[in-house]
Amino acid sequence: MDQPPRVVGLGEALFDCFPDRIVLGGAPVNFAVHADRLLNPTGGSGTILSRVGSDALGRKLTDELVQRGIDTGHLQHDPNYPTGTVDVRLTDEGQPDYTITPDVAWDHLDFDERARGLAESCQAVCFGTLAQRSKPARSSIQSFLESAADAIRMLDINIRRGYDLAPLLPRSIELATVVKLNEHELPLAAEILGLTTSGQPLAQLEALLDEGGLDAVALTRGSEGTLLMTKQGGFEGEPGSFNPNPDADSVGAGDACGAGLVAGMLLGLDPRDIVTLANAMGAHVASCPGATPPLPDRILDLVRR
Ligand SMILES: Nc1ncnc2c1ncn2[C@@H]1O[C@H](COP(=O)(O)OP(=O)(O)OP(=O)(O)O)[C@@H](O)[C@H]1O
Ligand SMILES: O=C(O)C(=O)C[C@H](O)[C@H](O)CO
Repeated sequence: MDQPPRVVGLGEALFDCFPDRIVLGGAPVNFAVHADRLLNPTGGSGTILSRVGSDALGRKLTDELVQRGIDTGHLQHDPNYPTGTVDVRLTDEGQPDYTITPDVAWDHLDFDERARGLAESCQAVCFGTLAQRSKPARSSIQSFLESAADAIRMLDINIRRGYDLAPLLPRSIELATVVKLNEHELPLAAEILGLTTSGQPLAQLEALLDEGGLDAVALTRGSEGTLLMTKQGGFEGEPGSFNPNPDADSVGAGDACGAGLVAGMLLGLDPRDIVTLANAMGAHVASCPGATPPLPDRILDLVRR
């Protein structure tokens, strides 16, 4: 690595609103915070390119990023639209169900000169499909990815309700070098993309890797851990240790896992160690309340070696 890596979470910055509390969120924010923590020991950093309103929640969101040591220089302020919010309900199985407020500040993300500079200088970016639901942000996100030609570009599909994935997915995959998805998203993606497979998950992953022209595809499987499919074959690492706090929720486990994948790739870990790091990150966040709990030394030791 020639220079300390700079990693970008691109898309929605918002607050997760639980019945009794509001928590910093948005998959790209969670990703950037965790990537920052993992890369700090090697001089690297995570930042967020998003847009908040000129309102109290926007100021709170900025303050919370500052408290976590995240560069807010690429957080845009919209004069007309409010800061994003999401109502989070936990199902009886403890799985989060998200209701996402429409037409908020991050739907109006602008690809300005500052954003172009970030795209041209970053080493990795993580983006999803939700933030591409409206035309202004979709156009900005796609322009960013076109300008980040040399970066690892991880698409974390993160299907949510309220927008149509089908028209977004093919272009998002073309712009990605790595795709991360879960077991529910894989068959849907295979169908939308018309992948030629037998319908078995492994065959679907291989077809996505080949037909998508990707460097890697990561399948997240909750307590079963992550499977990383590359041109060299499939890799599983050590399982993450899962000792849940009584107030734990799995919000952000996938985002933390994605940060582990990208940090591991940038640090040049071998594929099994990349998956071990990703599993440790996902399991840690799934065992804590909130999406960006501090990381324990046993995880930081995986990147300090
Ligand atoms: N209960 C658990 N026990 C052990 N590891 C877990 C557990 N839950 C999550 N993990 C780890 O975290 C990773 C990501 O979790 P999960 O599969 O729930 O994410 P996801 O569906 O991608 O989430 P999101 O919708 O937030 O992106 C898993 O692949 C696994 O490594
Ligand atoms: O950003 C998303 O995909 C969301 O659904 C926001 C969530 O509330 C959560 O913070 C992401 O894991």
